[in-house]
Amino acid sequence: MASSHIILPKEEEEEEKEAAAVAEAGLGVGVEADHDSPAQRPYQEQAPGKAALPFSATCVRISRDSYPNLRALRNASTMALHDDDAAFVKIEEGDFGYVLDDVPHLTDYLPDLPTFPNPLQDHPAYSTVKQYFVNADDTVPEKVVVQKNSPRGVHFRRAGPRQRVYFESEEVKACIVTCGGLCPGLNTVIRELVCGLSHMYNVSNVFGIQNGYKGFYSSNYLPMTPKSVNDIHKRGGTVLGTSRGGHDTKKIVDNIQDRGINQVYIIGGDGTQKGAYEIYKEIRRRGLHVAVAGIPKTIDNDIAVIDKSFGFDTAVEEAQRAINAAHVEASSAENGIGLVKLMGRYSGFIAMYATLASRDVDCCLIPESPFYLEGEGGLFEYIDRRLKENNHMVIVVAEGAGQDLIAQSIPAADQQDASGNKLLLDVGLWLTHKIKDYCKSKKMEMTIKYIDPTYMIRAIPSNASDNVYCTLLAHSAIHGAMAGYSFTVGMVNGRHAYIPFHRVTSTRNKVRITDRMWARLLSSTNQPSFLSQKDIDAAREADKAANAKNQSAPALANGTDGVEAQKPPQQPATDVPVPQPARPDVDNARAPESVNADDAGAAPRDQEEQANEEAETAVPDVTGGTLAQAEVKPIPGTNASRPAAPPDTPERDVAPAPRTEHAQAAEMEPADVDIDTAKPEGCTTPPPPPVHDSEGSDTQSADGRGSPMHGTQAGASVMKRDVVAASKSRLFAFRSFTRDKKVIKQPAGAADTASPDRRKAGEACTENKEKGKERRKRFWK
Ligand SMILES: Nc1ncnc2c1ncn2[C@@H]1O[C@H](COP(=O)(O)OP(=O)(O)O)[C@@H](O)[C@H]1O
Ligand SMILES: O=P(O)(O)OC[C@H]1O[C@](O)(COP(=O)(O)O)[C@@H](O)[C@@H]1O
Repeated sequence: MASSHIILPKEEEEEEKEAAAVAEAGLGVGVEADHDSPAQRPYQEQAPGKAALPFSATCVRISRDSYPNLRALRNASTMALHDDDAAFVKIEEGDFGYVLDDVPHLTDYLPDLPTFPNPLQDHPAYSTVKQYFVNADDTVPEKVVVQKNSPRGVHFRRAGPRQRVYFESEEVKACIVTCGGLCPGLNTVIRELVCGLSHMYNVSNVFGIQNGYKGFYSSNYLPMTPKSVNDIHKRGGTVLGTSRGGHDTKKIVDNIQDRGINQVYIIGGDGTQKGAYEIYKEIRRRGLHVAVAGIPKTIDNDIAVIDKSFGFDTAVEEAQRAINAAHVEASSAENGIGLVKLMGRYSGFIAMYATLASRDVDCCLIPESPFYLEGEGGLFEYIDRRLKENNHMVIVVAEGAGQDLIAQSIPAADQQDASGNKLLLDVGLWLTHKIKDYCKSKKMEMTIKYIDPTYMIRAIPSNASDNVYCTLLAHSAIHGAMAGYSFTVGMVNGRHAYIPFHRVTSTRNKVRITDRMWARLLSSTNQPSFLSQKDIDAAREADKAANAKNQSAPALANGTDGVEAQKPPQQPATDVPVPQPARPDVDNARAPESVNADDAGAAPRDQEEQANEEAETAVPDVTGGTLAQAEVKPIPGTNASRPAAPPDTPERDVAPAPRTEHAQAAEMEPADVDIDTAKPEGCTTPPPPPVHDSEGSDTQSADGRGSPMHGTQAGASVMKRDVVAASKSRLFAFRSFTRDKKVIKQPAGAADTASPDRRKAGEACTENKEKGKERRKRFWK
């Protein structure tokens, strides 16, 4: 029978005994909680008579990954909470008004627990807490509109008070297209779109467009039924066929119009989503009654904003087979080297995760982390060392890694595929030859086996977890389209969200080599960071300059009230991630990479207002039920405005709350809303907030994924120097932070060298902990 052990602080031992006694009586939780025991009541029932926490408090208590947006978090910050609850919540506020939810640590609850330094913290690539969020305003889709003969221009279609679905089942004529490269899960998404439309909305007119965008105007449309797609998820590839190139907006929309299509489901990567946006804009320009739903696909996992793309899990899993083979080959030979090339044109996520998952890999090379071959700290030196130590080694290289190095030795004209993507040179083959030549020059006997499993990985069907993900994405797309919106779907911070097209196409996700995930990788492979002394010296200089600049920088974006947020979207000048130079203070050690201006300047509001907004903006789980939050006028203080969530929907699956002037306008009498005045022409949503840090930065999720919400904007090439600078700054900042933390913890009378601000912060922290302890004691009583 399952049981769990709950550890309580020493001073609570007495009460723990009491609590155990209470638990025995079926009223509370004891030290040994027997989950299977019928005597155990659910958590909510454990403290009968205890007043419910205010809504905002509940909000901040849920996992930090499920915060809908920073403004909500801020509004729910300690200021809005009762003292007791405030002590329970670990929220810190930084210099410029941003709010951080710190990483929970056992010492928060057990202050006397002996702790050991985190081995990663001295790693140059280690950085501390990150906050990753999506603003509610960033998740607003565009409602399908109809042209009305009114002097005031375009209006929302008038919806009846109970109308949640924009399209009637029988009027829907949907089509599905897949574009770009293959990816595990394409067939699953197609299947779930067809079956979902049919089973959930009784839609029977669904067509497949063959061979990508060009199929809109050059092939017949394939009728699709649940029966015809029943088994396709067990196959790799796409039953519809795919292609690159061939996007002709005018021809595509002409065909959509001529054939009376009113829902277009577009599955593809960032190029495809750009194409979807063009189609959407043209549809809107023509005033057509058509919803466009994008479902982002990329095996490389480099699509911006979303947590993860479908097929990525499968790819990482399948890559293990190639790595295992390489390991077997390498370890069975004298001085054996196994070299595996994995996909990743611009981002090394597959290589990084496959390496971390395998533990057999000695070196992982990705596009984001430049490397060099010869000299001290170079790849050859490391190979020498590994072979001496271990007699064999495994190298994983992402296909986009080292392209600049190859270009130096193999001059090749810039070639592009039909979509305009740069064609890459084969880094695996090139590296194999380079390593062979090096060993030959050293008269070293060795064997190298090069494995390129890339297309084998891409062609397999999706695994179980990706199948589920594909299903949720497809259902999410269906609900949004049926409600009349155009958008890209995706999981953001663990929630299914509707994202404006331009958000996912304006930049790419990259592995951040100053993030802890990359630090974990380096510490697991023990490979060099490929940073030279020159780099480090340069970094030191850059560090000094950055600190000086930061000290003279004015406070950022307070009280923006949307002024900053109205700036046009920031287009990154490059895809290269440029980390933010750190300031050597406590807050910086924990600062998010960037903060939305809107969020930073948001004034705290009272709880009722907050709760009302939450009620207004909450929408049901997109995996079930329908979505029409913009059409339903909320009744403050009640749940009446919320469309009923499906019975099995967990709370955390509720989509982030869309709320823009459009959503607000839709809550008014629809006929009175003039879209042209509500929003600039051609703009689907309010422009994204500005990036606060002039150096350029992006946000990053807890799992190490970057978010392009606040796009990068640095030079045109990989700025190794800046990367080093940032790594080192972070390290210094973190050290100074931990040092001060220790000082704060010193007993009275001991030398206190912390700055007054930090000491104050430390005292506040201790005070909060004390309050927390008191609160827990009262709770158990
Ligand atoms: N900027 C763009 N505008 C319109 N269509 C585009 C754009 N970029 C790519 N496409 C189209 O999207 C499709 C897929 O693009 P591609 O880059 O090959 O793959 P992916 O979507 O996987 O990135 C192609 O048909 C291409 O013509
Ligand atoms: O050989 P193809 O079909 O052009 O595909 C190769 C590329 O496809 C990818 O899998 C990415 O595909 P997308 O751009 O379609 O997402 C890359 O990893 C790889 O460089």
